[in-house]
Amino acid sequence: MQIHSNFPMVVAKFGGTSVADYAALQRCADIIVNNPAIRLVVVSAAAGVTNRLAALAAGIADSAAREQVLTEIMTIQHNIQQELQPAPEVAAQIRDYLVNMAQLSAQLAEQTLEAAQDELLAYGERCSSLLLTEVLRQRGHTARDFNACEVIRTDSHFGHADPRPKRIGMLVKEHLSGLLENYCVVTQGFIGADAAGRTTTLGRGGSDYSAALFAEALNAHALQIWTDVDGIYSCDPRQVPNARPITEITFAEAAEMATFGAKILHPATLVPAQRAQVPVFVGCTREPEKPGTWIRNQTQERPVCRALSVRRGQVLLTVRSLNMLHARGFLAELFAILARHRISVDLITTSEVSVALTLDATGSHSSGRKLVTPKLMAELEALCDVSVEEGLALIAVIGHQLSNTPRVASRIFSCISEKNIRMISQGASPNNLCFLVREDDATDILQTLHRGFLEA
Ligand SMILES: Nc1ncnc2c1ncn2[C@@H]1O[C@H](COP(=O)(O)OP(=O)(O)O)[C@@H](O)[C@H]1O
Ligand SMILES: N[C@@H](CC(=O)OP(=O)(O)O)C(=O)O
Repeated sequence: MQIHSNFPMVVAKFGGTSVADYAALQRCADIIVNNPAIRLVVVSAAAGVTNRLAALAAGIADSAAREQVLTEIMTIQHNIQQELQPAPEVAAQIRDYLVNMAQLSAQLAEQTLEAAQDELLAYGERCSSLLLTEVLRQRGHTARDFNACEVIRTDSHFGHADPRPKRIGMLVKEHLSGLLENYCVVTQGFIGADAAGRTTTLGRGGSDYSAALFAEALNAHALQIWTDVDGIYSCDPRQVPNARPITEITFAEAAEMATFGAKILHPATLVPAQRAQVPVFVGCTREPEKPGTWIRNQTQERPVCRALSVRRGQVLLTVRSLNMLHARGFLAELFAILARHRISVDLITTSEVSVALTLDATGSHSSGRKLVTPKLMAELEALCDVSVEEGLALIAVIGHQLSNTPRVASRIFSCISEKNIRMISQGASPNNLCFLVREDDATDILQTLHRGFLEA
């Protein structure tokens, strides 16, 4: 099909559960075939594949255990192929990918090589794009597979690479825009390449981010994120069964939700989308007819409290130093150490001689590396006394004018007056109020707040 320059171009991203098996791939194809505006499709690895690749990337020394994980990945691909009966060249390509996965995981069992880890992690997405392209071709759709590494240029921070949007824009024009005139192009989320052509990954959950970068580069009419829930809910429905879908939400609110733990979107997704003013739709692959959620600049309603989110497994670092007393430059030194370790801070409180802060694991490292490493601790301990508290959860109340609306904070804290609140952050953004609690209390607190603020 020939597209016209004013044809509304839509980028559609399908997450891991949406491409998990043959039936799921057929549901993606239904959505794509029924909407000719979808010209670029971005896919994640089939559910469970990246977790297994991450285990292999971390290095499994025992060869039998390694074989077991590889067999599990192979089984997921074989089950799809058994029903799909792909063209011989597609089956051969998947076989090559599996051989490469086995070789890289054997290499990584011997030594940690960050570039090889990303190379290995990328195969989950590579298999998905190949298989979905084949499903579309069998349905008579003019589809072709495209290597995202040709255009998603990043820096060389393997496992958590930063994209270079300007360069991506140029590369997309050069290598992809022309193809979109004649094909529905299927490509991989999560992966890119540095200037030397080495494969990189954008951090766990990064396919949404990739899709938004593509949508920005193409100046798309809309970005669709197809997943296993019918939109963004007022809270994670797995944690609060009474949560309800939100039909419309602003970029600012959705970004807060993603940053503070709503797994439905990668936290960086909305940056390129908002930069390029591309509205984002979140919908369910199994129920595409449902209204889903639209994320836009403005919404008709602007409730004080729109949603709740939670980020578990939080680490609280408390640093103390008498040198802080009336001194300048201590915080600068502290932040310089954290920046060198590529760690950003989200909650922070200070007193005369101490600073307490939580670390932001946003878009965590693809191979699951921990934020607080022995090297980080050694550098901090050279500067001050450090204590680390784990087992905490960060809860965020998200909405509008939270810091300027009377009685909001008192209502929130009176709802949960029985629980210990370890730290509070309010006022930095009008769109959130955050606090840190014990992880064991988190579900209870979410459900109580949801009843108090969102079920009236
Ligand atoms: N506020 C929320 N609204 C909807 N889903 C949420 C929310 N917070 C967390 N989630 C979780 O996000 C999941 C979808 O994200 P994810 O598993 O990454 O999907 P995908 O593999 O399609 O990218 C849902 O199954 C849901 O449990
Ligand atoms: N497959 C990668 C990237 C991703 O975004 O996956 P999903 O769309 O299934 O969250 C991961 O699991 O991290």
